[in-house]
Amino acid sequence: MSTPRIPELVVSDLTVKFAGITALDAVGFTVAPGTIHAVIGPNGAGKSTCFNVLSGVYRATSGSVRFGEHELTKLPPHKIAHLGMARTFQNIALSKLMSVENNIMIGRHRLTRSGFLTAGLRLPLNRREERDHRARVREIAAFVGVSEYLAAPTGMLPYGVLKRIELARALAMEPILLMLDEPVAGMNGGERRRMAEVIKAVQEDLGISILLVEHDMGMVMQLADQVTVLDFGKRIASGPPAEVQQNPEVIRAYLGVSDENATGVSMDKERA
Ligand SMILES: Nc1ncnc2c1ncn2[C@@H]1O[C@H](COP(=O)(O)OP(=O)(O)OP(=O)(O)O)[C@@H](O)[C@H]1O
Repeated sequence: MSTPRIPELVVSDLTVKFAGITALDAVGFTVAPGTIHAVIGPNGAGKSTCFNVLSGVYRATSGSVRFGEHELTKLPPHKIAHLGMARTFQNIALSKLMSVENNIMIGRHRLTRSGFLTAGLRLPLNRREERDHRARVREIAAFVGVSEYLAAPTGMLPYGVLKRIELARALAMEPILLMLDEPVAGMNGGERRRMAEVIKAVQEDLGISILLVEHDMGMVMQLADQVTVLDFGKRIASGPPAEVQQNPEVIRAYLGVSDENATGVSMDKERA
């Protein structure tokens, strides 16, 4: 597969205020093309807010998010998706009644000429177009390891499989930047390992950029090229995972203890 041209994602001075709360305070980081960049931090640090601004769901109070030549902070979610940014959600957002194949097909919608969801007239061109899209859906299903479930109603499937179907639907948009919101939350060990393998394969085989919000530090250490750490809306550290994990301020943020008493840190802890 040829690697598409991937722009940098540059977040600068991003501030988001809700009534009385500064959820993000002048945060900046850059996702380099083809890398996995993790945003981590204790509960309430501002990770979801950041994700929601980047995907156009929340408006920034100030600051900028540039994806190549495009400024994203004024764009609605569908325009951001059209630039090749796809996201998954913390909670499963699939239709339980639809088959797995049709759930993944929804990701193709922005790429269809006829808009198959609304097309009433089934002309030969539409049928051919649909056949091509379904072939690509099957390839993507194989890539994330859900081929055997394609015809199954989605509601019956185990949680780990559902999370991979969500990833497949995001990949079906042929993104150049994939945003994953806690992709292994609530999974058991086996499911986590499987998801980590798929995420690594996305980076290696598709060459696209990945922005990851994640609590599981094992996962972040294993996958991320760069990590940005948020605490109470501020960026407190950034760098390669091994470096960030030893940063005294990061240890303090996660454990609430002085760095003399802390050696390394398990960052899946919630703020007390
Ligand atoms: N829509 C909103 N309205 C008001 N306050 C909000 C809203 N969304 C988030 N906040 C507040 O902004 C702060 C950051 O929340 P956010 O959900 O971004 O943190 P988080 O790091 O994603 O936390 P978690 O790990 O628990 O998901 C919190 O104080 C939260 O209560």
